[in-house]
Amino acid sequence: MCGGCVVGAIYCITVLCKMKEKNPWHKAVVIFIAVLGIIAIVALVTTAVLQNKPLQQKFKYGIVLDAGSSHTAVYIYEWPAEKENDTGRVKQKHFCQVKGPGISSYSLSPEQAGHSLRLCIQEAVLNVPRRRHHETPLYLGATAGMRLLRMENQSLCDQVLGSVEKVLQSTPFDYQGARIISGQEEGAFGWVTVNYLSDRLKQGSGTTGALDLGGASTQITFATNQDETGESAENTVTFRLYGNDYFLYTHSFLCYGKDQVLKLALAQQTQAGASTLLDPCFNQGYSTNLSYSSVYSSPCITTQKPLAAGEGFTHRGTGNALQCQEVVRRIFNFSGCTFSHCSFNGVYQPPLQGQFGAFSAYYFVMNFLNLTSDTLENNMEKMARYCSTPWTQIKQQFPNVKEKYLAEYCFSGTYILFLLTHGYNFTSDTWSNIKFIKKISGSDAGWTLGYMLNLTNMIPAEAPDTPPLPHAGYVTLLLFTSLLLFLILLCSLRSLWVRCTSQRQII
Ligand SMILES: Nc1ccn([C@@H]2O[C@H](COP(=O)(O)OP(=O)(O)OP(=O)(O)O)[C@@H](O)[C@H]2O)c(=O)n1
Ligand SMILES: [Ca+2]
Repeated sequence: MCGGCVVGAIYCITVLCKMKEKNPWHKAVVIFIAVLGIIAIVALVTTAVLQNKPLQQKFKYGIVLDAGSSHTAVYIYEWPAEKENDTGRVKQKHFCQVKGPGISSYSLSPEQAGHSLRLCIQEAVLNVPRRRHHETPLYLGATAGMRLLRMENQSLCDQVLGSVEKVLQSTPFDYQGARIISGQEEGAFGWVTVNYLSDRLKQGSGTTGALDLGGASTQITFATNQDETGESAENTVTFRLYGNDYFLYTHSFLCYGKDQVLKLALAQQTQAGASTLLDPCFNQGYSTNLSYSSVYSSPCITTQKPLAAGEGFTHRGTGNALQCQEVVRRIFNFSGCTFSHCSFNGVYQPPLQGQFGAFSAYYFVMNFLNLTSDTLENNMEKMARYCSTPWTQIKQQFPNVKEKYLAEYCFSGTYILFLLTHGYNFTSDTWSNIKFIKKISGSDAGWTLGYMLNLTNMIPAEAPDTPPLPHAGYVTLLLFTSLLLFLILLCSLRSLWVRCTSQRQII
């Protein structure tokens, strides 16, 4: 097209050249045509650049409800409508924390489970443009709290799921179902989220493992070599993403989430049924009354409430980190491994590989205790100091932190350090491979994003074809070519002008 302009312009100049002898206005006409030529080229380039500029982006949305054991959270994701298959394109747009406990806590009044979601659903309605409502998929995935309720009472579990289903069906969104996800799914989709958000999936190597600590279960997931996955099929998940094969090791320890593991520790320390428990995992001066049933009613506790026990007991802290480690050690079983390697409780685990991201309660606890960026040894010391600090002092120091959280940090911190080192086998040398994270590029780390990406088929098995030139490259090439043609036009104008002038002199 530009070549045509140049040829046209040269033709005009030739004609003008002939006109020149007869027409006294020839000079003005030549200047006029040259200016017109320049304007035409500028207009051409501008149009080409604007035409190929990405159109104003239209977004699509997806909603996932994370029905955890301790709480429910609603995540709204958004992505550019034309870029569904690009890594890192899906981002968290909005987050709403449902008021009250997790849905499994409503087993005695199931209707309330659905009702508890209403405010966050209203927020979601406002956060997704109305014209997108009907095409926005909405999923609910329930985790360890509901797994435990299902073990305890299948019928109550169904009623709770039915109640949330009723509310979710009545939303303007494209409801896709509410179900209890498996521990493998929870681990594997947490891994997908972490690696998708850090844009590692297209590179095909050097993925990051995922460590998730919830209230009722904890997951460990990392990529291994294919031969390492052979020993235990139930701990293996394979994915083909963007043309790369991944062999993941994953395990979910039910009852080893932060709240259930505390019950394990309390049950283990109250075997004698005494009326007072002196607990080294709580600060000196801390004291509260607990009912025996609050500890022993969990399906995680396999021992019966002690015969000698009354209704309840006084839970009193003595604040001693070393003794607390011993309490924690007793809730792990390190014998009876039938595989080449085990973590604990006879569960297979191949040797750790690569970097890890530790999120959810790992982050809450380690961040509060200021243990996210120090050596293992220093963290042990900091932990000992926190545990031995008197409860009155702790409360004074952190008046704005919920007392329940504050009281449990000595236990939870000790548990996390023990789980990561003795449980999963991180050492002083490999400790720095763990990064405690809450968000990656603005989106929360957790299983929800990976779950949605999988269900909406947003991560293709094969790498999608990419255009031969990116937009910036295309524009550069266009500008360069136009500039070249413009220079050719100028040169042609000049040489014709010289020829015309010399012809006139000959005449
Ligand atoms: N600022 C916060 C927020 C939460 N928590 C604790 O972190 C745990 C909950 O972690 P979370 O990942 O939200 O667990 P759930 O998803 O509810 O549980 P699960 O995954 O086991 O179903 C709970 O023990 C809660 O008390 C905390 O210590 N500090
Ligand atoms: Ca969780």
